[in-house]
Amino acid sequence: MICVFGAGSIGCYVGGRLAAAGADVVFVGRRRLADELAAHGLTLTALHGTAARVPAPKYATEPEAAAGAGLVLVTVKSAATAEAAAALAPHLAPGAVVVSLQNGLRNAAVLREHLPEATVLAGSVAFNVVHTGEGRFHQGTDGGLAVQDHAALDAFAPAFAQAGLDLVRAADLRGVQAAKLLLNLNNAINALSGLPLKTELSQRAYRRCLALAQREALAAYRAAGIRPATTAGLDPRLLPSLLGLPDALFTRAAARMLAVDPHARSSTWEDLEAGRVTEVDYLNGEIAALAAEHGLAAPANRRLTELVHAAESGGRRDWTGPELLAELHRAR
Ligand SMILES: NC(=O)C1=CN([C@@H]2O[C@H](COP(=O)(O)OP(=O)(O)OC[C@H]3O[C@@H](n4cnc5c(N)ncnc54)[C@H](OP(=O)(O)O)[C@@H]3O)[C@@H](O)[C@H]2O)C=CC1
Ligand SMILES: CC(C)(CO)C(=O)C(=O)O
Repeated sequence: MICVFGAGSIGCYVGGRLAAAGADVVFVGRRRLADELAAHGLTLTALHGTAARVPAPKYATEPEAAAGAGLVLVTVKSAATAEAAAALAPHLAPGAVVVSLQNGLRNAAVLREHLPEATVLAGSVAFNVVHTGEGRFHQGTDGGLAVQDHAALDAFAPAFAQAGLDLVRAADLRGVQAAKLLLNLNNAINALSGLPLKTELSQRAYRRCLALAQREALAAYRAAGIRPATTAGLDPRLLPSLLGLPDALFTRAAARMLAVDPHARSSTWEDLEAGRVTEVDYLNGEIAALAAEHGLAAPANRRLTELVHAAESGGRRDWTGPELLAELHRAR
């Protein structure tokens, strides 16, 4: 059995694809989603046509439902990881494999601390998922899953293959996570813009905000000895220059980055929209902290973190690109 612990957007989508392909999947999450899925089932769609349906998903609200799972996919937001691990600990089967499918750099370490008996592996989800109501979850960008390689994954790899989920088993997941975090630095910018990802990334001023944040991250990574992995054939060190290109050139040079569903938004936008606390402390805030640890400044990431916290309490979410860029320059 596979358990998805903290089944929201990513958990329902990944677990739903596995269940639709025949895997025995139990979801653990909140009452509101349990009720929604009991009424509507799960419907999964994707940018390039994949569609799947799970009419009666097994969705529980108590952590006991994880008992007996050989594989647990943890998909809570970063701030909820420690609490989720503590809830899971008494029910985890001996020898279970726990995979963090979360953004950020530290979630697997938090899980390991609370689940010392389990095989805990870091993972990363490259694609975007938006919950559109009535049990529907839509994958709005291409991409697959990456997990730190371990022999214990052999037993579960066929279920992912069966579901058509691309599962890359990487020797160095820290590099993959660091590269993903470079992209997640855009989550804050996207949320503060109030625009869909495609519209926001099509505007140079927003991209220049992201380039500022990424340059700070790359400097912090260098100081910390972290080497972000090459993604889709692109050396991550080239990203800031690519983002700074004028719109017409960027559209041609970075077509893959704009291959996004026109309605897709970042998970940080989703959090603000739902009135939830965001993960910004684990994304832009992580870079500001890493930079500080190494005696570097990261004013753009620090300011983006502050602006998202302000937005959590009702602050602005309609920054134009030039306004946001000027604000980040002022912070330097
Ligand atoms: N959405 C996306 O497109 C992407 C997200 N990610 C990453 O994946 C991770 C999950 O994101 P996402 O799916 O969007 O998050 P969601 O908020 O949609 O889903 C997490 C769910 O877990 C629930 N939850 C929290 N704590 C517990 C608990 N102890 N027991 C049971 N349920 C719990 C939450 O409920 P409540 O809100 O009530 O606490 C929520 O429903 C994050 O790290 C995110 O950054 C990565 C790639 C893309
Ligand atoms: C896929 C991506 C980068 C989309 O913004 C994401 O990880 C998120 O929304 O959290």
